[in-house]
Amino acid sequence: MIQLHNVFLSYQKEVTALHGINLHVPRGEFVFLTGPSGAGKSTLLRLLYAALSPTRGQVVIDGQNVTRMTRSQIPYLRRSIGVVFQDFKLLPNRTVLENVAITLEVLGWSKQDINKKVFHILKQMGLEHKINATPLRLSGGEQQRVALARALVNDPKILLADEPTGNLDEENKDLILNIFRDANIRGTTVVVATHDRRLIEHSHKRVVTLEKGKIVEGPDVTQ
Ligand SMILES: Nc1ncnc2c1ncn2[C@@H]1O[C@H](COP(=O)(O)OP(=O)(O)OP(=O)(O)O)[C@@H](O)[C@H]1O
Repeated sequence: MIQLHNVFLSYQKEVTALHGINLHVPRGEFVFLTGPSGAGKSTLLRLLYAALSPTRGQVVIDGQNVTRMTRSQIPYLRRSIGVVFQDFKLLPNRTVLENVAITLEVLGWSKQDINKKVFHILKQMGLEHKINATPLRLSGGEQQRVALARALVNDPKILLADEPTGNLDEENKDLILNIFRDANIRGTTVVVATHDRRLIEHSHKRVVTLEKGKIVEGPDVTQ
């Protein structure tokens, strides 16, 4: 589902964030990406949803070589990828329902189908009573669940999450981990970048460790 072949990424000439990354994540896998601050985790995730192009090497997502895509093809690729950012990126003036509905509006779903699907996922996330609230009236854990609902509402092929449990308490962390597991069981390939050792240890999933832009552990399922 995800393949990186000898990928290098330099932000400027003097900052090479990724050095020769080779990574294979098969369809349906759940992988944690970890490593110290500045190791290149967010950079790698940005490559996977084509927010960045590699300086060298190939990125192949669901059989498509992202490196060769034109700008107009990228939005189509992103329709099959749900992304949860470190800072959630919720629209502050829209309600919870509207924030999640956006994903399906872009795909051209009817209003009736959108409402049905959005209500269903918000119920799964334990947020049905917050449907008309705006994000600033929610706790950090609730905002994170809205961001996850928005990323997962169209059952994407891939879910990418960057430090999804950052400021959450243990109860909320467990909730989020269960949401990832459920999405993964339903067939979504999951890649989560995190520093959170407890989250990693509890989940018993493959761990890929980055240090200074290189993979030092877990590059391939066969290794
Ligand atoms: N926009 C940018 N411009 C220049 N350098 C950048 C940029 N973003 C990241 N970097 C550099 O690239 C390297 C990798 O950063 P990245 O954010 O991918 O690390 P990370 O492992 O996600 O760190 P953290 O755990 O702190 O989020 C770091 O040296 C960082 O300073």
